[in-house]
Amino acid sequence: MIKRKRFGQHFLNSSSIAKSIVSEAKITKNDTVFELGTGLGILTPLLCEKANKVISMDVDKQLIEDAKSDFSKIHNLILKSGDGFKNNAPFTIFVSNLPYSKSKEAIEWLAESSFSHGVIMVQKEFAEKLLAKSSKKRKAISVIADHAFEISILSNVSKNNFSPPPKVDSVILKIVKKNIMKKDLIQTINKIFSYRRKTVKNILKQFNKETVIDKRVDDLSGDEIINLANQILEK
Ligand SMILES: C[S@@+](CC[C@H](N)C(=O)[O-])C[C@H]1O[C@@H](n2cnc3c(N)ncnc32)[C@H](O)[C@@H]1O
Repeated sequence: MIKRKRFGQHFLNSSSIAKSIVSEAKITKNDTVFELGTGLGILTPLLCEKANKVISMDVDKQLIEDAKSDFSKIHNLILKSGDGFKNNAPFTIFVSNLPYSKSKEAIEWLAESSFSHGVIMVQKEFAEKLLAKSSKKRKAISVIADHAFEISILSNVSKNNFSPPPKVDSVILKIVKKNIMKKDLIQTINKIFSYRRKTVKNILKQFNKETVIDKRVDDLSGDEIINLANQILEK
């Protein structure tokens, strides 16, 4: 039970939803798919049917042992136990029913990674945060996600499609890579949001830089925040 909570283990139990996730991922025989969170493997064999190669990782060793025995006849599947955010094998498509507590980490890791597109399942509230347009609701992760990806909502998924059911409903998103971001840019955007009540002038002062711009972070567009972060990072 502790493992379930810590690792966000709510397993999808709907094969029709699994099929639609795989179909929306538009996988071809030229693709290497990275699946973060093998779980009980509801998506894994479907991904293998479409892809050239699938790398599927789960932090829970036992789940990987079980998958190795269940899928021993699948030859284009590499199963690895460990932290998926430490994967450095290249991939073209990312597919994951994300462990909810790791959603922000996942988006930041994906923003740094090079790949074509992905399909991810996240908590509804997190999806709203990613897609937030109003400056009040916008967070650092909204700006990071908007800079790194084109994001679209594919469908809503009720919590009853998982075992055990989580407390909240989920959303399936398609993410198409726009920009690869450097770690220091991501860190600086997070830092800017920790000063969101300050003016740009005062934020830049913290980094020994100057400007005449008197706006607050909430009054800046996403692009202006990226420019501000780049200005802070300029040597
Ligand atoms: C929401 S479940 C989804 C499992 C499966 N793909 C499904 O759709 O039913 C998330 C899975 O991610 C795994 N997980 C959690 N943190 C992880 C990490 N850092 N790296 C790899 N897998 C992780 C959990 O053990 C769990 O199996």
